[in-house]
Amino acid sequence: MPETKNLIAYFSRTGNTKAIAEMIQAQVGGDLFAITTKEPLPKTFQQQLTAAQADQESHHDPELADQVTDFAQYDHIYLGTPTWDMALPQPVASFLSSYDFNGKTVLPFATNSGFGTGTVFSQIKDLAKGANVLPGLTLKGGNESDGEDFVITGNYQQEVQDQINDWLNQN
Ligand SMILES: Cc1cc2nc3c(=O)[nH]c(=O)nc-3n(C[C@H](O)[C@H](O)[C@H](O)COP(=O)(O)O)c2cc1C
Repeated sequence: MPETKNLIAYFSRTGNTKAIAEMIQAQVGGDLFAITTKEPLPKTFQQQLTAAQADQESHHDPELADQVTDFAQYDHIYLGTPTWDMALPQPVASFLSSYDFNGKTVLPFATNSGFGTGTVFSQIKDLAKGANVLPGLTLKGGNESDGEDFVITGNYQQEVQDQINDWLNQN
């Protein structure tokens, strides 16, 4: 049987989802891809929240800075995202609209500051047309409004590693 090719794609503003993507890559192998926007993101949390809400409301898909090389080669797409306003950040919607997901297996993972993932996983399911979308992994990330940007360190990093391993074993 040919080897499964993994793409670990993630969107991350303050590094939590990125750290998790790197931990997943260390376990499963494959290529990492950072989803970034052509226009730089607003600097402060409040500016980002206002911009995110406006983009989500108008379903505006921002232009992305880079493209995955030969997306067709990948079988498993691990897709990481923060939760923004209890929903999917629009740059991740742009990513999902950019490629043909038919026949792919998508393994979504999402961070949040403690309020949960809202509609993130159902939106991924809707947008990854033709893909087999497996149950998502939810992890607590940072809380910028409390000045806690990055939290995947120390004991908590080990806890995250255990949750990643459990999820990978189940999928
Ligand atoms: C614009 C914005 C909106 C957010 N909305 C939510 C939310 O609705 N619920 C929640 O639990 N966390 C929310 N968060 C917190 C992020 O999901 C959390 O900090 C996440 O770990 C950030 O990931 P990152 O470090 O990879 O960017 C929001 C953060 C930002 C910047």
